[in-house]
Amino acid sequence: MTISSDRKKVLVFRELPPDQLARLQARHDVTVANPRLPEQLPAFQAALATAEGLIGSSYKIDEALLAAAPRLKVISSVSVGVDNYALDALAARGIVLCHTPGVLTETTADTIFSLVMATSRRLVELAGLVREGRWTRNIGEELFGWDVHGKTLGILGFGRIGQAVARRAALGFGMPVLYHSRRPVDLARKAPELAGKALHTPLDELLRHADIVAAVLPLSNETRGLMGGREFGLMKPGAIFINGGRGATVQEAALLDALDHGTLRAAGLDVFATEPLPMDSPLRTHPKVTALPHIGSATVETRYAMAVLATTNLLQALAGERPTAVFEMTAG
Ligand SMILES: NC(=O)c1ccc[n+]([C@@H]2O[C@H](COP(=O)([O-])OP(=O)(O)OC[C@H]3O[C@@H](n4cnc5c(N)ncnc54)[C@H](O)[C@@H]3O)[C@@H](O)[C@H]2O)c1
Ligand SMILES: O=C(O)[C@H](O)CO
Repeated sequence: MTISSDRKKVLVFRELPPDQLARLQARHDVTVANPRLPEQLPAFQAALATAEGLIGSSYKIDEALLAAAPRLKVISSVSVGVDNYALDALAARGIVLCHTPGVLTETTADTIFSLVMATSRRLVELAGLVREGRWTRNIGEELFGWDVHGKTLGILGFGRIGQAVARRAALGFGMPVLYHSRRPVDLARKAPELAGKALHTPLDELLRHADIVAAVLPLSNETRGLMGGREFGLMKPGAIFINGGRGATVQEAALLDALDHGTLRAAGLDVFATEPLPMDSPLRTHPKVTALPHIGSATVETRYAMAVLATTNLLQALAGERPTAVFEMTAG
């Protein structure tokens, strides 16, 4: 990467905390334009023509958009997931892609475990009973929940977040953990606290044995639609499905079918194939679904930490240094 140290054109395509924006403005010529707002789209498109650095998230940066940015050297995503970026086109042009791994791991694992608790213990449904003035006598068996402690948790995607979910489950709730990932993790060396408590398991076997299945997979050509009718059909009768990775790793029609006509007890979803979730999606109001508006990392502390890391990554790349968190195109 050869980028000299003079002022560069930077395009910020999502709001940054004021102090992080000021860090960028002190070193570079910054345009802030949110392409999701129709009134700011022309400014975004105009700035693309000269931008050397982009920073933002939750917007598709496809090949056509990259073609309109001929001077682009680096994209700094305020996210760990990189499915919004045309990776092949970036690699072909030698454009550096940075992201925010690690700083959101524990918060996202908290969110995923919240969905495990909420679905098993029917928290949202039963809180609604109180809020709506329908708690008029002790609840009966038809509204009882399902224990979480001691249940077997199957985790799809056993990277940073998957392992953080496993720690909560195995160490906090006494849950045996099965995990599915591309390859087994050397737990004795990388996560000794989980050694003997989390077992690498082929996908079908995991689905047959887990009481609760939690997906934390990145979206790629390999994982798109990974959970379909066959996979939901393999799940244990009465099992729960959680998705905290990416929506499109699940075939939503198959999930609905498993909830309506299969034996799935409930689903807890933070991510959807289309976001925001369309008003006509049956998942929005389904009685067995706890749906969240993609809040895995959405705490004050963590969103700030993500913005700081993304800003640092961009400043480093524009100064010709190796950024703290580069997404390795060949990594898996
Ligand atoms: N809900 C949210 O707000 C939120 C927040 C952060 C991250 N995420 C999502 O979670 C994903 C994981 O984040 P991470 O930091 O744990 O990433 P990571 O790279 O540390 O872990 C990814 C894991 O998925 C596995 N994997 C990849 N492809 C696979 C395949 N085809 N089959 C089986 N396993 C496969 C990898 O082996 C690895 O274990 C992100 O890519 C992002 O999409 C969502
Ligand atoms: O990938 C991520 O970082 C989260 O989904 C937030 O966008």
